[in-house]
Amino acid sequence: MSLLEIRGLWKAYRRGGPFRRQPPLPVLRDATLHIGAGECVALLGPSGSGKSTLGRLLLGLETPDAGEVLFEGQPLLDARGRMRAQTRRAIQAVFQDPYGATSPRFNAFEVVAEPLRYAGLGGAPLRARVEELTASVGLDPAELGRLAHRFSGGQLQRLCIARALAPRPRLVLLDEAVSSLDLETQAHILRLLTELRASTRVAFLFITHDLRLVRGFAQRCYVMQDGQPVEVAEPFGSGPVPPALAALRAAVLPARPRLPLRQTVDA
Ligand SMILES: Nc1ncnc2c1ncn2[C@@H]1O[C@H](COP(=O)(O)OP(=O)(O)OP(=O)(O)O)[C@@H](O)[C@H]1O
Repeated sequence: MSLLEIRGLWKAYRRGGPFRRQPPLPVLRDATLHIGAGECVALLGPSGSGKSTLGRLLLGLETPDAGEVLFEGQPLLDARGRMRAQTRRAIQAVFQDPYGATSPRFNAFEVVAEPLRYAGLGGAPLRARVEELTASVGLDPAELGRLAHRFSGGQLQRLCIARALAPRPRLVLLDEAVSSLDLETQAHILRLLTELRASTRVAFLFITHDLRLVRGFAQRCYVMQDGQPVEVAEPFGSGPVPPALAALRAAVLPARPRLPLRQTVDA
């Protein structure tokens, strides 16, 4: 049994303004995908291809028009469209903008403690768990008193990862979670996530438009093509790939430009 299984999901959005009389915009068309326990699966696709829509459906933030999402073999939402508390804890998310995802009034301790307080933890056990989580993402627990928004983007994203791991989830959705960070910080965070996956057996769904980030990080890869995640066995191989992946490949800048920079500028 897969940890998460998506079967035949359809989702369309009503258009606004002068286009509201037109039929709804189909974003997901019969989308199917599965993630095993402890697996790291990438979902690639260009902007607007429906990656985040799929992510919101997995988090129960939206409901599909048709199809089903199963988590540990059970429907994600009950008949009234609500998620069980246990499932809510088991699926966490980290988004692109750590500043938008945290309150400017919170210090680092409060950011990480938030989900633990909801779960009823307090006092010394709460502090001990927050310190343990903070250390696990490579930050010094002595810094927990600092205001969250005084941290750098990379440090704050580490705190968001610690917060996501706090309820001991089985699956973490990483929606462009490293896309806004500089290259070195991206590499550090991807290494950290790989270590955390090995130590906690958590699964990741890694949503990104950046093909380079997937190599060496994800074990399996899907690419959004015409509203469907299409599994690609060898995204970096020389065999045929879906057009959406070919376009993402073509958009990756070469590591070594053919012309020296000066010559390019002069031209
Ligand atoms: N709530 C909404 N109402 C109307 N249209 C929406 C809504 N959410 C998303 N869309 C549209 O659905 C399409 C897919 O959006 P989505 O955010 O899922 O794409 P994406 O692949 O995650 O893109 P990006 O990488 O730019 O975030 C887009 O055309 C978007 O404008």
